[in-house]
Amino acid sequence: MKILVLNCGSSSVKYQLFDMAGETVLARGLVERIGISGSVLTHRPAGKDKLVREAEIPDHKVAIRLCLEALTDSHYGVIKDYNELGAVGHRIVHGGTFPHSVLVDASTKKAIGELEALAPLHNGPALRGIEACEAILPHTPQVTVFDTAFHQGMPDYAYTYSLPYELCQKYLIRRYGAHGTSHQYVALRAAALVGRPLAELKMITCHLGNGSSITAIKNAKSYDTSMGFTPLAGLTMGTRCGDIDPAIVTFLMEKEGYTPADMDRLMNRQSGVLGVSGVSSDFRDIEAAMAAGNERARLAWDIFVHTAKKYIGAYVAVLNGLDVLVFTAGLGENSPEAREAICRDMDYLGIKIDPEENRVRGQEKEITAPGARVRTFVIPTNEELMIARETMALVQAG
Ligand SMILES: Nc1ncnc2c1ncn2[C@@H]1O[C@H](COP(=O)(O)OP(=O)(O)O)[C@@H](O)[C@H]1O
Ligand SMILES: CC(=O)OP(=O)(O)O
Ligand SMILES: [Mg+2]
Repeated sequence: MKILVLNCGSSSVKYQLFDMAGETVLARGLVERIGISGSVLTHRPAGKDKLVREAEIPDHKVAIRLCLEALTDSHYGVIKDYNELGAVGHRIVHGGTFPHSVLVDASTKKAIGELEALAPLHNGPALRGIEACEAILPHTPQVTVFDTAFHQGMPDYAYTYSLPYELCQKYLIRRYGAHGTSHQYVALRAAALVGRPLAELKMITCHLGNGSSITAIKNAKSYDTSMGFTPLAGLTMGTRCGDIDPAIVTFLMEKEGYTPADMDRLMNRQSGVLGVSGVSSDFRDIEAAMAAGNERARLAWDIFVHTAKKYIGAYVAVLNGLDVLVFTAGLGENSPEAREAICRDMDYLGIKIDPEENRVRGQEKEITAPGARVRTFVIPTNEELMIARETMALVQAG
């Protein structure tokens, strides 16, 4: 069966087309830097040259259309007809209390739509992806796989906010987390590389991309994670503020006359490294600006690194130790500078990386310094493979 997976990230759309017999990849592609200058589609059909279409890609709707067109492109396409697809799997960032993946029907779409307010950069684009596939493939099953599902097993003291209990019950306010499929994938890969069952390892997985989150894993389950009720919480991100004193929200609304929608936009789209640096939401631009001496780009970088260190330290404390540290996603996989800065001066915790091994970009590699107690890895995430497996299982179960 051929399964197409669509992964709508906040700054990107990624897709992979799998032949599930042998889990071979027929084509993979990426639209990146959506909405900022220099956006581009890269389509890589297995065994052929890559196709790159340089275009300003304003939004996820256009990005999804380009991805679907690339699959049937007369020169670089890998299928003649969309009917060759046996199923489509979608990554959904906010699944509320959905504990596992489901087949798409009207009620799933309604639930994802209702959660759009809690993941404004993600659930809307993912719904556009589902609708685009429904339009071209009305009879093909579609499956949604939720970022939140892996975190559903967190202990109550990790997911409960100290607000009035009844109010949290009424509105289902709790920590949901995100990037769960990615955290689980890299954790399983790391356990395989270490040669021990995941259940025996204390692990911290750092998913650092345009959206970033850090997860503590114990007994093969998410024990705590930095994203919260929404993917706005935790680390400083491309355009998201991450953790701030909640009093700042009401303070600014009062001082500036902001509406809830204004505040939501400010914190989700105008903050983070973009807001601090005034340069860009993309860490490649931040690194270049820093190298050119831009002080606000340096400040944005330092805030990001400092916050990441604080989460790692906190999670070592609640795990009572650490066996494995993993870096993944756009920045975590591709920036030796970010990994070096985050791991610097963490030898007290047993974390030390080897500068030579750490040169790696986009490849699976252990980067532990000789003698360090904690084993540190770079592991490219593969949310799409996890989603394809889930999609296949659900479609076969009927
Ligand atoms: N080579 C690189 N060097 C530094 N940072 C990078 C590099 N490639 C990607 N990034 C960072 O990773 C981000 C994309 O991360 P990714 O996880 O793919 O995106 P998304 O959060 O949209 O899923 C970019 O916005 C950029 O900040
Ligand atoms: C949840 C989230 O921020 O996802 P992404 O990093 O793919 O935008
Ligand atoms: Mg992503």
